[in-house]
Amino acid sequence: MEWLIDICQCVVRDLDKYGICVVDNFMGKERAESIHRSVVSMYHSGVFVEGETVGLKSNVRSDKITWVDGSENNCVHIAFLIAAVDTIIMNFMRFKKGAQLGSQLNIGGRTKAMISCYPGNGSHYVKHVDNPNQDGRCITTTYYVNKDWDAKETGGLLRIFPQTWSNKVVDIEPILDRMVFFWSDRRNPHEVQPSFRTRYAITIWYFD
Ligand SMILES: O=C(O)CNC(=O)c1n[nH]c2ccccc2c1=O
Ligand SMILES: [Fe+2]
Repeated sequence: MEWLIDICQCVVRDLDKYGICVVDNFMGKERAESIHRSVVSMYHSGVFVEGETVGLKSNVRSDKITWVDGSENNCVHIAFLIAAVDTIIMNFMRFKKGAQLGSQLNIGGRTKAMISCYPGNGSHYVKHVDNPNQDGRCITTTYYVNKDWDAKETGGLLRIFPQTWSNKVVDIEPILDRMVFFWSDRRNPHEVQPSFRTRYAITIWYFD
C-alpha cells in the first residue's frame, strides 16, 4: 500500500491548495475493469433505486443508486477500493503538518459506498452542494467506472464551481479509474452535466 501514502501526500496538498484533488490510474487498469464489471452486473441485477428528488422539482436529478459496504456478492474489488480510500483519508493526519487543513480536520467516520448510475438520455444532477448545512460530511470522494468515456460525445462532466476561485470552473471527465476528492461543503458547488451514455460512479463521504 506504499503507493497510497504517495497519493495521500498529493491529496493533502491539493485539498489544502485547491479544495479539489484528481488522481488518475487510482486502482490500476485490471482492478478498475473488475470494478466496472461488478458495477454493471449489479446495475443489471436491478438493485439500483431512483435517487429521491429533493423538493417537488422532479428535474433536479435523474440518477439511480445503491449502497454497499463491500461485503455484498460481487463486491470484493469494491471492498478493495473502499479500503484504499480509507487508508488515504486515515493517513491525512501523518501529512497534515504545514497544511492548513490539518488543524481543523478530524475524520470520524464515513458513509457506505454509494454506487450511482446516470442512465444516459440526458440524465443529470443540477448544481448543488453535497453538505450545505453542516450535516457532518466534510470530504466527498468519487471514483469513476466508465470505459472509453468521451465527454465531447456523451457529456456527463462533473463541473465544480470552486468558491475560492469565483470566476473559474473545474470540468472533470468521469473516466475509468479516476478518483476525485473535494470538500463537501459550500466551497464546492457542483453539477453532473447531462449524460448521453450510462455513467457510473462510486462515492464515499467522510465525516469530521
Ligand atoms: O457523479 C458525479 O460526478 C458527481 N455526483 C454528485 O455530485 C452527486 N452528489 N450527490 C448525490 C446524492 C445522492 C445521489 C447521487 C449524488 C451524486 O451523484
Ligand atoms: Fe454532489
